[in-house]
Amino acid sequence: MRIPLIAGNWKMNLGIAEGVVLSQNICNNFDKSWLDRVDVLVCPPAIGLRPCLTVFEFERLKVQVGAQNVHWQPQGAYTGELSCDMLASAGCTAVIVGHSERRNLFGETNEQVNLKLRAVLAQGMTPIACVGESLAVREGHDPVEYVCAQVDAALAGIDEAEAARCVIAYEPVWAIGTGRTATPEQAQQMCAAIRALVADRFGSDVAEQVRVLYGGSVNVGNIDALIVQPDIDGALVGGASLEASSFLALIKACASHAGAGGTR
Ligand SMILES: O=C(CO)COP(=O)(O)O
Repeated sequence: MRIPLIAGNWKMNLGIAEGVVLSQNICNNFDKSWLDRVDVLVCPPAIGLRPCLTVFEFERLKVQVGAQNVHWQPQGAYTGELSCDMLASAGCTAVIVGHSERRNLFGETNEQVNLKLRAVLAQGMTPIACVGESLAVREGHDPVEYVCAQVDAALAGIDEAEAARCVIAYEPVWAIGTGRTATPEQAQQMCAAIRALVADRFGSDVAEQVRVLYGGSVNVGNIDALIVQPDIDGALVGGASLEASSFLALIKACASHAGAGGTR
């Protein structure tokens, strides 16, 4: 059974002070009973991980913090990079890998995404592997085939127990930051195809455990229709995670749709 996850990806927004203020504002208006039904994660820029987590710990609120990127090597001459061990030491429990902005702006390949995912798993953290097609692929090719190939590459070389710990985020590139969301039907179709692929590679028990998120212009106006889809287990949220009020509204919506005990 799967507990839904609402994850905020702050991207390169909010310095330490602003991140602490947002974290405090999230705490101030958080209904703790939501956490019986939904997991909540925020992914600030790396320098904000520890300060934001300190706010949540001080408030005794089980909001987790995650990183937006990582290097797969344990240490060495990789100027500007952070290792899994470093992120874990900051209290990080999850890491986004393969976000389309990293793939498209920084040339990250499927192979690198796989190396990162495996390093995150080896550290005992949760990888959130992002996949998604561009508009050109959606209009001119088979988007399901394209996205499933990305998932296959990301999950290569891991075992069933590791696969069950992965989160996969379907984020169509054309829906990110554009205000144009995939329809609930489009999102459900892709998330179901991702789960079917996981079932094929790792078995149906694993597929039942893996959380598949939707991301791309998620907001308070569209979360309800997305979260009721059977294969959508939450959302990876960009813009709407930068304000406490909109982020909290998404958590509340997700909690109110989750089944008894938070599972679906
Ligand atoms: O990229 C995203 C989350 O990782 C989505 O961003 P937006 O919600 O701003 O479209």
